[in-house]
Amino acid sequence: MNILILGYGKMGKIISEIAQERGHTIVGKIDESNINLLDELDTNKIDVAIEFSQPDAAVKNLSWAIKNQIPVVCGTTGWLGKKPEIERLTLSNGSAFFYASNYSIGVNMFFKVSRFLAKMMNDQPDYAVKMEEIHHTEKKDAPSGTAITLAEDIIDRVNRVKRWDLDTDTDGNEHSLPITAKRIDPAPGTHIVTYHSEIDDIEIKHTAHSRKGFALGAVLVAEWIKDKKGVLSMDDFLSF
Ligand SMILES: NC(=O)C1=CN([C@@H]2O[C@H](COP(=O)(O)OP(=O)(O)OC[C@H]3O[C@@H](n4cnc5c(N)ncnc54)[C@H](OP(=O)(O)O)[C@@H]3O)[C@@H](O)[C@H]2O)C=CC1
Ligand SMILES: O=C(O)C1=N[C@H](C(=O)O)C[C@H](O)C1
Repeated sequence: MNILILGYGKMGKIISEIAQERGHTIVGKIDESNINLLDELDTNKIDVAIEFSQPDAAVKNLSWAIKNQIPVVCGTTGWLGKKPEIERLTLSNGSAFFYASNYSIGVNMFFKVSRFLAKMMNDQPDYAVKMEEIHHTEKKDAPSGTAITLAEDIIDRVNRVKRWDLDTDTDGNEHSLPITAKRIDPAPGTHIVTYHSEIDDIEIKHTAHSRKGFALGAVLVAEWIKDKKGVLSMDDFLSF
């Protein structure tokens, strides 16, 4: 399969390595410095694009892929206000777009565990919920996309929790889910959800030991999406 890498930073580099190990060909590595190369590529020879760039670059890159009917797998976080626009563009162009805030299989299991716990906590008003995410200091967005997914899942299931708040002291406000974002090198990504009561704490935690899980997940999705159309997500891809 011929893969175009949109965003050749920490993630783009590991994705390229893993894709090549799995027998794929990288037909281009696009960065801010060589973005003009997009005009020179033979789009008919690209099977899938994988986009891990930065929040202010994602929409332009995704639009380019979608308009050229290249299925695109996106991992960039921090741009989600524009996601409905990208989804409409995908459908009107008959193309394929896949977004996940986290491509690691372990994190997607963690999402399921968190949803299950949240459902039970809806009937346990003595517990207050909070979250912490820890990432490397080069990360541009906060809270992480993964933390936002976890928070939205909790808000959907625990009726008393109405919103999340970043780095603010909302202690005692049962309607708020406070998220603390820490930036400590070299943390690839840690997420902790805590339910606290006077009697006890229940805590679930996922710690990534490297970026390999994110990158492998993105390549596996790229292999899967090649001949698909529409707006797709981990719920379509995963069998658990
Ligand atoms: N969904 C998931 O599972 C994961 C998502 N991520 C997300 O992926 C994104 C990238 O992470 P990471 O690789 O660590 O970040 P990096 O900062 O290491 O890499 C981003 C790259 O994008 C490049 N870039 C900037 N502008 C453009 C542009 N217009 N077109 C193409 N490339 C551009 C940068 O180039 P230059 O250096 O020249 O500015 C840089 O090389 C982040 O949003 C992060 O949150 C990260 C890990 C997992
Ligand atoms: O920027 C990162 O590094 C990561 N970003 C994603 C996020 O924002 O959730 C996924 C992972 O946690 C690493």
